[in-house]
Amino acid sequence: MAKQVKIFDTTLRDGEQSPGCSMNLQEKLELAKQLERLKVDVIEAGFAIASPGDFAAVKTIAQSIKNSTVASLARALPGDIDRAYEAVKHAESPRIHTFIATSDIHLKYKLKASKEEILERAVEMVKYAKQYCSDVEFSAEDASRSDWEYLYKIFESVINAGATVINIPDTVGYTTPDEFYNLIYNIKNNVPNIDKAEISVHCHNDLGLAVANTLAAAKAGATQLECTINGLGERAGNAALEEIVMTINTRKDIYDMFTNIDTTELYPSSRLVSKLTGMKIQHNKAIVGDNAFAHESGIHQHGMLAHKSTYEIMTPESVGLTKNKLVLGKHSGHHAFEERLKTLGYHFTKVEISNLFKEFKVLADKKKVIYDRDLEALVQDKTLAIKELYILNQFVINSGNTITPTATVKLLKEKVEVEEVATGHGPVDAAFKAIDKIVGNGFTLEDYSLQSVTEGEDAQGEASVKIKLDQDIYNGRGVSTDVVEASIKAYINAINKMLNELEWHEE
Ligand SMILES: CC(=O)SCCNC(=O)CCNC(=O)[C@H](O)C(C)(C)COP(=O)(O)OP(=O)(O)OC[C@H]1O[C@@H](n2cnc3c(N)ncnc32)[C@H](O)[C@@H]1OP(=O)(O)O
Ligand SMILES: CC(C)C(=O)C(=O)O
Ligand SMILES: [Mn+2]
Repeated sequence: MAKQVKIFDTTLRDGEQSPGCSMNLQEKLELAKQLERLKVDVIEAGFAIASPGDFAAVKTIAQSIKNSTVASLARALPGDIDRAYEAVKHAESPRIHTFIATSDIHLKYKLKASKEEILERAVEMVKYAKQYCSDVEFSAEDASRSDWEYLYKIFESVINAGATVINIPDTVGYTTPDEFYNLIYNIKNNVPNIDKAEISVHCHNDLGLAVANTLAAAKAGATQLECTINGLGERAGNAALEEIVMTINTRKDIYDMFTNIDTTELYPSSRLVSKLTGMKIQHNKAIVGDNAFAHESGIHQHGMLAHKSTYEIMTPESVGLTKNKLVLGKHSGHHAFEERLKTLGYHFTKVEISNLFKEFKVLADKKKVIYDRDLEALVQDKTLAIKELYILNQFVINSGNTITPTATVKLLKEKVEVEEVATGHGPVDAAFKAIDKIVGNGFTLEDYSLQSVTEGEDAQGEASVKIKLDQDIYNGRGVSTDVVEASIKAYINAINKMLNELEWHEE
């Protein structure tokens, strides 16, 4: 009979370890709620000891999430475990996830400790965590480069100490499917008390094998799979959740297992992560890329017209990519609008829908057809409750290749109008400099990009900016049919997020 494999999502922890992918508290909470809708079994909400912001995020998520286990990472140190428990203790189902490296390389160069010392520390810290929490996961960092006999011993010992889950990470993405299958198979057969714990795997994508290795491990008996949305994560990333889940679903003949995931939430989850982190999804990304279900060539189109099974192994609908059967435009009513948002995975109150509908009508006056991507662009930021300290009121740009680009920008700061003028290398640069004069310095522009939301000459432009204050990065997004306006909105959005975070730290 098919067995359930659990999905452990670590987008909020390992995913956030991707350079430039930090999220603020509201963004993390928003993502956690989406992960709950996706029905992941475990949400690793962060690394509580890492910073006060991480602690607050794990705690807030633990208090808000009802249907998934909420875990915090902790080194094998009492202080880390105290902090992890403090953060997750209000969850319906809390978990402490403690780890220590087990490979000779890490022991020699990083931890500077013997195998015996590490084994002892692992056991002590699992016991320590167990005093607080019945659900304790232990990870042997760099397991795939560790001595197998030592792994059997450490897993046996931590299970005796009370670990409920033992995790086998391929921390540096070094293993291959055959080798990893053998490792998991051998752990299953050489750790005498293994039946008392869940076997988990956690694969990185340095050689592009993270999903293949995870699936090989599942075949060998792993019952918890750690992964991230869009494969986000340290360096080349982690195993992509959507690819693991859809492989299991699509190849039931090979994988005699199932997950609890609501696959129709995969696409909305992917878009949300991309928006929150500013990490774009490559067009040919499996499952959630723009081209994943696009058929361009004649022979393929002919096949698709004859029967979809000729070129589609799964339906776009099954991953939440629904075709727009009702064309939305300026003559559409709020029923069709609301229905469309629901199918795209956006959940709003009646009042929010009615406000959004007004914005939709303004956009519909500017664009002939409103595509799904336009709707996503319209509503995405509305799901986040950030306080808008600065609001764009007006701007005027003088630009050309014979004059110095000059921008006059008027912002509202708590209903008071503030105006500045600046010149720059181009219209966007001039506008940003005018905004800098209003807001003040201290942060730097790290990245700026512009792309079209949909096709056509009336397409909207979507600007993304990253600003940096000290070590923290804040992403901003702005959308408009005018690209300068989109850029200004994105810049103000990033500034507002930064100021929200600073205000929150002061409280
Ligand atoms: C494989 C992974 O993904 S592991 C998770 C990686 N994620 C992160 O590191 C993000 C969050 N990290 C942080 O914010 C910081 O690194 C902190 C707060 C955890 C620690 O910061 P610092 O105290 O300044 O230490 P720093 O990061 O420079 O060095 C790590 C220390 O932890 C020790 N350490 C590393 N892993 C472990 C472990 N699993 N158990 C116990 N100690 C450990 C190291 O030996 C080193 O100790 P030392 O200070 O005695 O030399
Ligand atoms: C902390 C562990 C699970 C990890 O992220 C890794 O080893 O990659
Ligand atoms: Mn990892």
